[in-house]
Amino acid sequence: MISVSKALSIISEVSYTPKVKTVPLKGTNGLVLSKNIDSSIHMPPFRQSAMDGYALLLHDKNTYQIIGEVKAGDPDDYSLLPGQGVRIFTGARVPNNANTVVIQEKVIRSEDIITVHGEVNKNQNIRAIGEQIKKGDIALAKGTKLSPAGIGFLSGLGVNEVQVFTPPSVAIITTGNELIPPGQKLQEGKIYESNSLQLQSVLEQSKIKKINKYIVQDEYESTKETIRQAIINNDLVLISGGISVGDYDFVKEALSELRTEELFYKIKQKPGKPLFFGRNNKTLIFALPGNPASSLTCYYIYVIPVIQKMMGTITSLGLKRTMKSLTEDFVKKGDRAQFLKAKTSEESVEVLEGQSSAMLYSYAVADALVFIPENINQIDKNSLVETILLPQ
Ligand SMILES: Nc1nc2c(c(=O)[nH]1)N[C@H]1C(S)=C(S)[C@@H](COP(=O)(O)OP(=O)(O)OC[C@H]3O[C@@H](n4cnc5c(N)ncnc54)[C@H](O)[C@@H]3O)O[C@H]1N2
Ligand code: MOO
Repeated sequence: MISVSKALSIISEVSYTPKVKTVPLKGTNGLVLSKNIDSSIHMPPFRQSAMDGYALLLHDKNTYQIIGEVKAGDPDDYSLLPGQGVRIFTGARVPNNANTVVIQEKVIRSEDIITVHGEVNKNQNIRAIGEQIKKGDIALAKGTKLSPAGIGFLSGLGVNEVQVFTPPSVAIITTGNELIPPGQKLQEGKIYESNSLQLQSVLEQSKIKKINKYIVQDEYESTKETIRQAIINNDLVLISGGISVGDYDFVKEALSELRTEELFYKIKQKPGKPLFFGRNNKTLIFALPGNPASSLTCYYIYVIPVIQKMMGTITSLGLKRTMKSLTEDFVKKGDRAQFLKAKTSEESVEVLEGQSSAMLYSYAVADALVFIPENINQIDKNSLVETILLPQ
């Protein structure tokens, strides 16, 4: 059994070459650029008025003659003489030889003559050509994770497709004779299957769209064949259940027989002790413990950094961690490190009731996991604890 920190360091060292693809910009929120994007234009492409008012060619008086009008989108240029100006609106092209824009609130107009009140400075309220970015400069660099603002920025530069690291295709294999799909009548000895939809939901949160689901009974040959197929057809395989030591837990044996390289098996942690991580050719494989809270916690702590890597993220792998003060004393039983379902407020964090690996009722309202290292058994109220923030 290895420590949490050893498992995380194995995860951070695993190598993977993400695939790249050119895709429409639409739908790329959360994806990572696999190559620099250079701007093909100056932005702004022309001198833009930042306000509604008057574009003027300054002279030594405060009265100006208005000789025309430029609206946003108009291509027109006016050649102004000193003391002349045009009516102008936000976003419109400032005439080439205008050297200031005065907001209309500072102006009194009478017919085509305006009188300007207050100080007027050269180049005020004019956005210079290329002041945001110049043609040929890098707009967004390789490795940037696209956000709504990033997508907006690129759209504004006329970009409509980008090269990104493609999200992996992921298999979810659910094992267990006791499982029946929600919607059917519950029979004696059975439970409703919940891990696959839970895993699908967190995968979707991680921007994974290609999800292939497989179901197997606790039977060796079909477990092995299903895992074989999943490995062939997916970049990442998540297996739920059957990874412990019972007579009907066949996942470990099947993985070995399929010549899967074991990167680790069993971590000194609660929940999620019998977590397996390995590689078979190019496919990475997690066998997640079947207990619903164990499988989800293992996803948050170990699968997320691997998925981030598979999607091209290089640094800051894993969920955000912060320190918060504990609302109550906490006593840890046993010598495994623990990830506790918790709820945060501004400064503090409350460890929730119902920490069993089989229970989800508290997880359903949790927004964080509190990490208690293996060598710590008691933490006093108000002490700072490492708090892992769950994706919302
Ligand atoms: N003798 C030992 N027994 C167990 C050990 C051990 O060290 N020695 N470890 C325990 C720990 S810790 C865990 S965690 C579990 C993990 O077992 P498996 O990964 O083999 O999972 P299963 O036995 O298949 O299932 C465990 C539990 O979860 C329920 N389950 C499974 N799949 C689903 C699903 N898709 N949806 C909802 N619920 C599911 C299943 O019915 C069981 O109740 O092993 C302990 N045993
Ligand atoms: O690791 Mo198990 O998840 O403690 O129940």
